[in-house]
Amino acid sequence: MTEPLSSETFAFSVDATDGAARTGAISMPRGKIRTPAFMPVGTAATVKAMYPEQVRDLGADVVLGNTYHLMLRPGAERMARLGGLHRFMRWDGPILTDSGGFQVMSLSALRKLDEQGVTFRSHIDGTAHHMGPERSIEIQGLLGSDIQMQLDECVRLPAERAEIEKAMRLSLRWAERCRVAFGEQPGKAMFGIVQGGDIPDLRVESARALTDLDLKGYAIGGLAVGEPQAVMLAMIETVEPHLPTAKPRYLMGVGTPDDLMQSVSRGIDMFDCVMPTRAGRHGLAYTRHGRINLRNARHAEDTAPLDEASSCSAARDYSRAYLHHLVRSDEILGMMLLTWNNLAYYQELMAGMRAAIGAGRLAEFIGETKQEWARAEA
Ligand SMILES: CNc1nc2c(CCNC[C@]34C[C@H]5C[C@H](C[C@H](C5)C3)C4)c3nc(N)[nH]c(=O)c3cc2[nH]1
Repeated sequence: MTEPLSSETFAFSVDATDGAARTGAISMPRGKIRTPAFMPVGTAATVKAMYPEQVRDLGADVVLGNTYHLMLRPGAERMARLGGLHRFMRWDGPILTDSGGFQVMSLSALRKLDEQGVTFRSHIDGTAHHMGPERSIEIQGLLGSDIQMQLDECVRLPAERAEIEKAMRLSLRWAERCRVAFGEQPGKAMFGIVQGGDIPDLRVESARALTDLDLKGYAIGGLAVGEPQAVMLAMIETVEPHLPTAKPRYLMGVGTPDDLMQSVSRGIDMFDCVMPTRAGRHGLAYTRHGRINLRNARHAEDTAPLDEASSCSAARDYSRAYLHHLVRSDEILGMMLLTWNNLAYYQELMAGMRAAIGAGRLAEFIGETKQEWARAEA
């Protein structure tokens, strides 16, 4: 792989396809994002339990920042005075930020949502806040975000058609307001977010209306909110034909390794999920042999590492007995090693899919990967 070259503008190239799957890269001033890409989550300006150098070394090209948390602490204007999120957290690659709406609706107390935006009380100090589409884009700009998300309304499933339709249309109006607020920022991008719940005609209407706005990229939102995987995959299949092939597709909040493989097969290019980092902090390891719970007593005297063939030291150089001891003792190093292992595994999986798509053998790669998991589970 030649050193990723940066570029003055935001450019997405598809280098190979395999069915609906694509592999390529997004070129931005701060670097290249190889796709399909998994984006580690940096909640409060940190990928929890990781040094930024480690995150880079394990193959992540882009991380997620967190508008909701950072606007409350340390504050968007203060972050700008401190030189922006890249300098603050020492991450010099691209950063993608969500718009904050999803979080307000899931985290803060006393919140309401209307045409003008979301009104809520901070879960940190109870102060009242209001954020509309324009302010969300302004905050993401103050943070220094390279890929900014529109403010939207994500409805949890199951839900009535009327509620899903209302939220989808509001999100479309907010997409237009965000596009105006974002303006022209060469080298940066604002993505729209397709809504519409589990209702195909609403999904298609949302995708088409957003495509008409000619945005730099398109997220599929309103999924991974409690629906079965089959429903999530059906909605991807419904939306995909109505999104431009030359623009990146980002499936928000997804997912498990199987979710990633199934979604890449259906044309998704970018993912974010707290799963690998959160699971790592709870003693769960994702490996080529499947998922392993290191709390389980069966590991107490197992001198084998998680994966002797891994390029990651956390997977190759530490015994399961030691990891079991660290997890049982609630030792910080346990969280560090398992987070490191999990993010490395996710990046390994994405690199494997990128290569498989390039070789036209994604289906075989998925079959081999699932066979490995099954063998260990047995
Ligand atoms: C899990 N399922 C799911 N997530 C979703 C998210 C958040 C994506 N992750 C960003 C986020 C969210 C939290 C946790 C970390 C850091 C920061 C705060 C940004 C990732 C979503 N975000 C928006 N704007 N809209 C959605 O429809 C949506 C649907 C989701 N379905």
